[in-house]
Amino acid sequence: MKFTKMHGLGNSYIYVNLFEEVLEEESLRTLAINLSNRNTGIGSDGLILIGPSERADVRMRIFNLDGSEAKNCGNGLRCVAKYSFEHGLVSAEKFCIETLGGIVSVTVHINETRIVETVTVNMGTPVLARNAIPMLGEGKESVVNEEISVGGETAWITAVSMGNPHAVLFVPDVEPAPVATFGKALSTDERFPDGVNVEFVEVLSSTEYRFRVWERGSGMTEACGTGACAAVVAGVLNGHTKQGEPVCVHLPGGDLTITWAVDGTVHMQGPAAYICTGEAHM
Ligand SMILES: N[C@@H](CCC[C@H](N)C(=O)O)C(=O)O
Repeated sequence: MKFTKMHGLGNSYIYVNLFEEVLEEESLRTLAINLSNRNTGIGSDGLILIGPSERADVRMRIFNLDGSEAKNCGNGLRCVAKYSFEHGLVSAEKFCIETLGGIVSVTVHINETRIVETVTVNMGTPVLARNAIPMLGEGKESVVNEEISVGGETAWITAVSMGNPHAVLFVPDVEPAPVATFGKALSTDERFPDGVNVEFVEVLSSTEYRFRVWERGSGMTEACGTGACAAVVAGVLNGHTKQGEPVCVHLPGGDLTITWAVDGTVHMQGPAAYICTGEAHM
């Protein structure tokens, strides 16, 4: 099976082009686990499939490192956009990608040799209703700065779905934040029936955040595009940023620019890069 390994700010996935390769549906979860293994596989945060779509120009499916399938992946969308444009799967600089969470519109920004340097994704409208996150509980309809205790520790979370679920915690300093302990525990807490991605966010100013993440199904990663979008939506909901104001989010792997536009849609701009191509025997 031919593969391409790509990353968006260090969030790396194995990409398989289903316009050329045929994979069995039943094998996909195991394939994601095996390919992602850093000792016996290629090593990645998961597997992303790029294939034909009946509703958009291409279709993306994403499987986390543990084999679970997610409905959306921001860093993956930028890589799929770069791959699709540079491999001639699409010819326009603006096109649509189908995900399990819906159809998104992407714009590639190219240089004079038609290489994609950055990608802007219109991530659509965030979902804030508690039952749509989904999150259990009797509190208000949307979850904004709500107290939650896990393993004897208390935090205040804002819940946002970008097609996939996120719990955002604002902290005074992101460096010592308990990503691998509290973040990990919250990601599988029973109040989130589908699990949740957990983002720790430090507000440096209304237009600049620092960010660390524990991803559902993949653990601590260098970046999470949907998580950065959720962080800015949560920032607006908590009064840290004005809606319409672009925010530079510093992730461990680099920076993304995120805007929750006044029309309600969230826009993400950032890079995408190749690591290598090869043939997997798994
Ligand atoms: N890294 C991704 C998100 C991948 C899926 C996530 N772990 C989930 O299970 O929802 C991103 O860049 O958005």
